[in-house]
Amino acid sequence: MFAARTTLRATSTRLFSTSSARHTKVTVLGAGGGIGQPLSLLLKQDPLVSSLSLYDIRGAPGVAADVSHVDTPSEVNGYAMEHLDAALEGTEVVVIPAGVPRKPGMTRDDLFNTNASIVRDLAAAVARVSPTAHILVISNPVNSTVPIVASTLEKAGVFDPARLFGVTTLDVVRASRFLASVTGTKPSECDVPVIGGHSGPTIVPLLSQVANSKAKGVQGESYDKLVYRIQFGGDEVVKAKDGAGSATLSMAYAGAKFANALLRGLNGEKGVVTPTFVKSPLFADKGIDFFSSLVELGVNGVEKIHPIGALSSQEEKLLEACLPELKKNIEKGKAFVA
Ligand SMILES: NC(=O)C1=CN([C@@H]2O[C@H](COP(=O)(O)OP(=O)(O)OC[C@H]3O[C@@H](n4cnc5c(N)ncnc54)[C@H](O)[C@@H]3O)[C@@H](O)[C@H]2O)C=CC1
Ligand SMILES: O=C([O-])CC(=O)C(=O)O
Repeated sequence: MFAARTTLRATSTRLFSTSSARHTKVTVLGAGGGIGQPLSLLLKQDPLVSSLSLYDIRGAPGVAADVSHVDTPSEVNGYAMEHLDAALEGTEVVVIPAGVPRKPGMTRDDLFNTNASIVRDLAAAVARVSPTAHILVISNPVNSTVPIVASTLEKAGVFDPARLFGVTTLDVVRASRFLASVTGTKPSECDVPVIGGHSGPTIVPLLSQVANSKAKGVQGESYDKLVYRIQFGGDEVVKAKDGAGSATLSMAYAGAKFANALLRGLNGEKGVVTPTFVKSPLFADKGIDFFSSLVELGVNGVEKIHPIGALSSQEEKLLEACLPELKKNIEKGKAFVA
């Protein structure tokens, strides 16, 4: 399961790789939930995690007891509601999947009213207890929850843009899987940069930048269908689960994959590059100061934000549709904390 590093792009189909020995305490906030439980299990298997701290307002000690029996070296501790500070003590990486998921007919933005305050309060606790931790935000709507975390940290005087990440890896995982199906190739040959944000039209897959020559052959109606499926893959799962929630297993996989990429970067591995939603200068002149693009991860977190590169005319149009919606979502998040 754990292979030595052979690829630099964190978006390879390998879940974990390790090239170094520094180990890290990781805390999951929302560990009792649909994502939190399998994510905790996967993090228990990551050789770069030495200590796993599981917190939820319900059920985390039970999840921790269960996961702790897995025969990997990391230690696991579970924390009940009143022990949030203890869960965060000394942690270097905090992953946040706390909050409610969608039901059919809802948009991610419909989750704002419930999840905004959950995420703000958790961010305030991180600011107080572990202000230098790297924070990975999974809770939706990501386009707004990441600015909420940033503004909360800013208010507390501890915001470092190099240490805050919106997890958009599921879009990258889906793009790779769906493109492989359409082209009859392997997902490992379909490394798709996905830029923008994490909801419908703000998700912009750059299929023209895929090295696999078969990707260039996806044109016309097949191209439109593929882009739609990448943008609205979340809806597919929400519909199929029929009221029981949204993607949990594929999201846990994606969350563990991004966490491993970050840990490799923190460990000094060079060339770990993957899309993630961060404070970004790329469209700051248009008033959009958070954006997902290929980001190099390093010992301090965000090492380098790559330019988006050349776009096809179709991708230019997708980007045009993304930006106003993304701007609105970001402003809503900021206004909530202000
Ligand atoms: N970024 C992405 O690509 C994706 C994001 N999501 C989002 O992830 C979030 C979680 O989804 P699920 O795990 O399916 O939901 P869930 O309802 O199964 O689990 C959420 C967990 O959060 C906990 N929680 C609520 N308030 C909390 C607080 N203040 N502190 C700690 N824990 C708290 C709940 O007790 C519950 O265990 C949702 O907002 C969902 O939309 C889901 C899939 C993909
Ligand atoms: O669709 C949702 O609500 C959950 C999510 O973000 C995804 O699956 O991409």
